Amino acid sequence: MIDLDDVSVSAGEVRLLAPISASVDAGGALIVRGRNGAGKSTLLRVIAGVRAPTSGAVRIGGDIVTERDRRMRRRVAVMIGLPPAAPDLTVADHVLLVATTWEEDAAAAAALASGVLSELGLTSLAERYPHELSSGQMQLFGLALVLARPFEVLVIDEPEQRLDPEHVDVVIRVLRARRDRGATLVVATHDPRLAAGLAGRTLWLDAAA
Ligand SMILES: Nc1ncnc2c1ncn2[C@@H]1O[C@H](COP(=O)(O)OP(=O)(O)OP(=O)(O)O)[C@@H](O)[C@H]1O
Repeated sequence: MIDLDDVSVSAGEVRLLAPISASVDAGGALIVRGRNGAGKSTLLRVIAGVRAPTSGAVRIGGDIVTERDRRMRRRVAVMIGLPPAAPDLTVADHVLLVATTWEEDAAAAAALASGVLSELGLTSLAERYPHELSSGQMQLFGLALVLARPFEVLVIDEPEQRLDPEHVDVVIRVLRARRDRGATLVVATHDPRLAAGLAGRTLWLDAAA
């Protein structure tokens, strides 16, 4: 499903990601581990198509990844950092906006949006504005946005950030559920519990420089 063929990233003389090859089958999970600065976020950006590799290639379902291709965008959902939020839209408005962008049937979009909010325990916060959320709640909000759209591949950088242990469990459950439905996961994490909970294949990165 995802093939990384000798992928590396440099910026001038600086090496952000040392050459790496790996593959993950459809419905599998690739857990990206490594110390600060090892290149995890860089690798995820390359898999997401938002950064071109300096060498090598990333293929998803045999196709070279490019973010400009809408068919590819539909297949790959990405959360690297928190998404921007519109100050005048509520949590529910945001999630519904994403769902209706991709889902033509309004009732199906509404059901998807409310289902995602419920799964992440955000229903009681649905009418809040983004600035009225705590940092952990913002993290869950960001996850809700990425889950409220279709994907075959879900790329998430450190989903455990800002979350207490109970909410890390919620995230493990939610991501496992997506995998059970056939999605392929690529997750960078520093949390051994999250890594174990996703039960995927671990790719350890060494610091590039
Ligand atoms: N634009 C850039 N120019 C030069 N070096 C960069 C740039 N962006 C990142 N780096 C460097 O590339 C390396 C990899 O960074 P990256 O963010 O991918 O690491 P990471 O494994 O995700 O780290 P962390 O665990 O801290 O999130 C780091 O040494 C970083 O300083």
